[in-house]
Amino acid sequence: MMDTHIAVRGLTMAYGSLLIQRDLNFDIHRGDIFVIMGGSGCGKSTLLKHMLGLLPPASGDILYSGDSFVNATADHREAMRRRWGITYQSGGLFSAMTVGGNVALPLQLYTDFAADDIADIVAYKLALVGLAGYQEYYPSEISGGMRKRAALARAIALDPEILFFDEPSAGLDPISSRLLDELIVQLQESIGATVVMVTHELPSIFGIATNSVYLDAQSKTMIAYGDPRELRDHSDQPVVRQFLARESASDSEQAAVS
Ligand SMILES: Nc1ncnc2c1ncn2[C@@H]1O[C@H](COP(=O)(O)OP(=O)(O)OP(=O)(O)O)[C@@H](O)[C@H]1O
Repeated sequence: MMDTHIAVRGLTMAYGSLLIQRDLNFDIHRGDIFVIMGGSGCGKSTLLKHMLGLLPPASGDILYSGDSFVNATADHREAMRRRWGITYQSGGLFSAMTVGGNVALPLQLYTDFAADDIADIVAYKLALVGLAGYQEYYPSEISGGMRKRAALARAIALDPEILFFDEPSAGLDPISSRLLDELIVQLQESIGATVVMVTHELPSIFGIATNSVYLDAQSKTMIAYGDPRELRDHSDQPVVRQFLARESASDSEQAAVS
């Protein structure tokens, strides 16, 4: 049950001499929907980029299923990356390609499946995200929420073990963002992936997160780790309770719309 999937160990992150966060230590368990929280500019996206191997740590390591990412060979890193699905804040779809073309891309690049099989997988993945039949549409022809779901279909094309999201609901209205949250939970359950996301959206944090870490900009390290509901009620850090207590407003908004 508490099988560690991702272990962050003594991670210190800096841009040159500018320290962002130091000595981060936490585990993400298999099947978690794990949220990276914290105030603006504390280093949430920077942490995600370190987890994705896009930035080298100043010190420390990130282990995937017990294997060091930092010390891995280039080939081993590539093999680890293949098990990840990533969706970026902007969606990151290629605008000159159809939705179907976008979802097919990782399958064409990384598998030797025949074109017919790829078409079947694309149709299936689009159906999973509620976009059955949208293969021939271009990203500009569908709504923002649909683009996010198409990006998600692309991210799950290769049946990833880990799904990474940077602010998945950024720019969406509350209803679309709730639908996206529900979809993330459904996908997590159906493909059994571990989900790691950066978000400051309290409805998402309380609605779907199973565990979280709070990065503090002031002290430049993590000051809370655990179930966000527990942290809201019991964190010994006032700043964490305050951050999470914004929930009361969101709760009454949610109550009002449901
Ligand atoms: N490439 C870079 N070079 C130098 N400093 C950077 C770079 N990218 C980000 N920073 C700085 O690092 C700090 C952390 O940035 P980051 O984007 O990780 O924060 P964040 O918590 O994701 O912020 P937000 O919630 O506002 O998106 C910020 O002070 C930012 O200005």
